[in-house]
Amino acid sequence: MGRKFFVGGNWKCNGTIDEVKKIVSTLNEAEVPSQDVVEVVVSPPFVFLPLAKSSLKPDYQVAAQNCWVKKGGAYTGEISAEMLVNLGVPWVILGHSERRALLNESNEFVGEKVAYALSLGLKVIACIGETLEQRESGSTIAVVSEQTKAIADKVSNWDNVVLAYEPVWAIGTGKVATPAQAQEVHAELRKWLEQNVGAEVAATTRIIYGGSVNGGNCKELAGQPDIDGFLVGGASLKPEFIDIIKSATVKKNA
Ligand SMILES: O=C(CO)COP(=O)(O)O
Repeated sequence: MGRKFFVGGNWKCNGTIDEVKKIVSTLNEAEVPSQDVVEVVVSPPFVFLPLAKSSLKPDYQVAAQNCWVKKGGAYTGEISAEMLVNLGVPWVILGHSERRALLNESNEFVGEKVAYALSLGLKVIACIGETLEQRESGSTIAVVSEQTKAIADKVSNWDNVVLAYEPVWAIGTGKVATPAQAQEVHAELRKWLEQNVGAEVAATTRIIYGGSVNGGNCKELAGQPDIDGFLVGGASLKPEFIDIIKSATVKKNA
């Protein structure tokens, strides 16, 4: 089976009730390719998840932007995977570089989170990516392989995992990876999966790109053989997110 194109919209820590309603109506009014062609998952902040989930048309799914590493309990301020299941939220983003950098989430901690969320039946968008310093020192592949290994060490079934390659230097900077730069890392990641997890997982796991994706650069990126979709930040709050969703057809016609 081919890898269905995947477009995630990470709203990060943005939005008001009125803004959420506006984005939802833009999405609901848009004519997007069918769910056979593209899987679209939007990720509002926790507090807006029920509103987004109940008002979006069925073409769109929702994701949380994080969850706690194990069963809920005395963890003030955290949101548990059990709560997401209870709310009917199917997806969660884990290991985003902003959390790795600002909240010191280690590779191992992210691996544990991914495994726990999967064990409860959640689907996971697992984020990895190198900093500018790491890229410039030539350690990009070593860094993303290490991050992927920490996930693979804890996860036995990859069916519900989407791997998001998000170079930190491209996030929110307007400095998008070139299609060739992104393709190179995606191909290496697929090779890593093949050699360390298995050929089937390598062939079927979607590896999506994130970092300054917009309506203008999405088509060329989508045309790369190992880019199976996007995780979009800033542009997912704007009408051009629709153009990014539509870039799925580039792949279909390839
Ligand atoms: O971090 C990102 C998505 O998770 C990317 O953010 P930008 O698209 O704003 O660069």
